Amino acid sequence: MSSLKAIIFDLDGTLVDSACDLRDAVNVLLAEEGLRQLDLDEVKSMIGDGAAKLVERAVSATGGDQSRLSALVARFLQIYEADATRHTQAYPGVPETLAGLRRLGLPLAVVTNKPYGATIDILEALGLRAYFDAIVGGDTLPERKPHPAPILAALGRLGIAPEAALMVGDNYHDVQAAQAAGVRAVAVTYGYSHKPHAELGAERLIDTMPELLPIVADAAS
Ligand SMILES: O=C(O)COP(=O)(O)O
Ligand SMILES: [Mg+2]
Repeated sequence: MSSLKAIIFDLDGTLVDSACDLRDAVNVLLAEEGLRQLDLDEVKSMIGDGAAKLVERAVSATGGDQSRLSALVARFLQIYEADATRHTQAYPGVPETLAGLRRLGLPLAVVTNKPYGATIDILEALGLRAYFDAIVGGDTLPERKPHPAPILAALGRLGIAPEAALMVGDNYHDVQAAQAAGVRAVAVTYGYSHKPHAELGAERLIDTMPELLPIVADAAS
């Protein structure tokens, strides 16, 4: 196995807990539409496949009008992007782990299905942006995870081959995208997975982000 030369991170549910801001924005949209409010667990089960899927799932769960979906997605983005950082926080140990990985000399990337603008706002608000050499959002390319293209685009920018990279995510689409790109995958046991973490197919599970450091240090040497 070739040694590790770069780490790619998922954002929502892996680096940051963004569910409260997503819930609040979804609920503003649903209130405008006269639909019922969603609770945090319902919203968590809808996060992961990008903003359009989140709105589609929210509208379907509350009996809204699916034929107006594209207007509702546009309105949701307006609401969410105006206030994406109010409650969103990095998970414990994330900044320290990113700093540790940089000290090992590894370039880092974010590959998320969240729109690029909100991704940058969140990384900047939390003081994390400077750790990353490449950031690919859900609207950067026509394809999103579980398609491998966003991961391959990030690696292209870093100049790193897939077999020398590791993806860290919280959801099935992170592991599937990594495997389709020929990249190794580790999954966190927190976040918003749509199925049990043990079934995601990752080579390792970690309960907290700092557990990544010894794994990477071993594999980078
Ligand atoms: O915004 C989403 O639905 C998910 O984003 P993620 O790819 O960072 O988990
Ligand atoms: Mg995620």
